Amino acid sequence: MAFSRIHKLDPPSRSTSRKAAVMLGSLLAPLILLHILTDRGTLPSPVKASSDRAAERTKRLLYEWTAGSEMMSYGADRRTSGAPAEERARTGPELEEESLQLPPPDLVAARKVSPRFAGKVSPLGEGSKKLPRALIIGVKKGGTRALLEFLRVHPDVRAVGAEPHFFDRHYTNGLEWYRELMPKTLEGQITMEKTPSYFVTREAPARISAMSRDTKLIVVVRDPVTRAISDYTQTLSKKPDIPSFESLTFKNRTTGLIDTSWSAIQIGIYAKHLDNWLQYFPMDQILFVSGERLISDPAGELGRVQDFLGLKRIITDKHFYFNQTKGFPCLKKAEGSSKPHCLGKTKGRTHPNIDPEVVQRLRDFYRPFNMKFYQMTGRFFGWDD
Ligand SMILES: Nc1ncnc2c1ncn2[C@@H]1O[C@H](COP(=O)(O)OS(=O)(=O)O)[C@@H](OP(=O)(O)O)[C@H]1O
Repeated sequence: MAFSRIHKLDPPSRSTSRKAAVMLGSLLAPLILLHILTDRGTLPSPVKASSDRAAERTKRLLYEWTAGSEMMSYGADRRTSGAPAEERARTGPELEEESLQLPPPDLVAARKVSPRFAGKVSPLGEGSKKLPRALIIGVKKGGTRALLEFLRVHPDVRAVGAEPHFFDRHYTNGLEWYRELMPKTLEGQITMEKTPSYFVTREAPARISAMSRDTKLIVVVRDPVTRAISDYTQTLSKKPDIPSFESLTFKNRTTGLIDTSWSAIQIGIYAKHLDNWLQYFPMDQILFVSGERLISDPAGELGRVQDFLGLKRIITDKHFYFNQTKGFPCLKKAEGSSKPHCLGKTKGRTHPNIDPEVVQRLRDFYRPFNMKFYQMTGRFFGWDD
């Protein structure tokens, strides 16, 4: 080995080695101390035992995280393991966004979290973890992942990559647990997360308001009929044996009675869900992003979102290109990378062909709810043309 040969030929004197060791030690000591103080959080503290427990719980939950949105019935979780096949198909899978890379729990515990998961990490781990000031609360299959990925390009946005599901599934873990999941932010940076099931969780508005009444809320909405088909397509990809979309849509196909208890249908009654949020938040604290325009004009929608969040308009047309193979806009450079980035294969799935009569029946069903929604939001989304 070249290195050992040099040693043999020209061994350093003992005093030279000692001097070098002392110099190296004095250089490394402050860095190690800084690392301990800023990154590991091992300062003696009376709350250490409980924060250790919280870290343990975080570790465990990261394993359990589905990183996706569950098909939750409004106000009631209808998932039952012993439910018949059709019922399980209706309530949908526990897991989603399976392509999202979660770091192994030991890395999370050591805070060596990949930049993709934790957002922009400064080399010295400066900043502190804060509760989110803005949330993408829905809707499932609306384009929430695309919006978050695009927003993360902004230097003043730091976001959790996975879906924390705090305000629906893990609320009893407490706000400290939630805060611990957040990436560190510097002064002026906004902490964000996205969990699309919040929009249809009855308790979420009160819980979020209890965290902070000033929380900014973003909802990506999409034509409820296409959204329902997208939702069904996702379930089908995991459970190919489920009944057809057409049969799940109706309580009674002959009478044409729609099954509004099927979460794929129910999530799309946006006006009804929004009503619940308006009991706790004023309209000007909620931004509605068009899922359709997020695809046809991502920079335009991102402009509105940046304004809403009080951010400088940094994300512009220059950040996107249309990927013909994917059929969607992609980022020229992903956050923390110099490479182009499209969303994974679970985004932009091919939908099955649905009987046009059933589609029309659903259009008729949603029309009055859509009209109400346009009226409430003051924005015409054009789903009923
Ligand atoms: N840029 C880009 N690339 C890929 N996909 C895009 C993009 N913008 C929006 N979309 C649409 O996002 C749909 C998935 O929505 P969500 O990310 O909200 O889904 S989830 O609820 O988190 O599972 C997904 O739905 P499907 O097409 O049905 O798969 C896409 O249509």
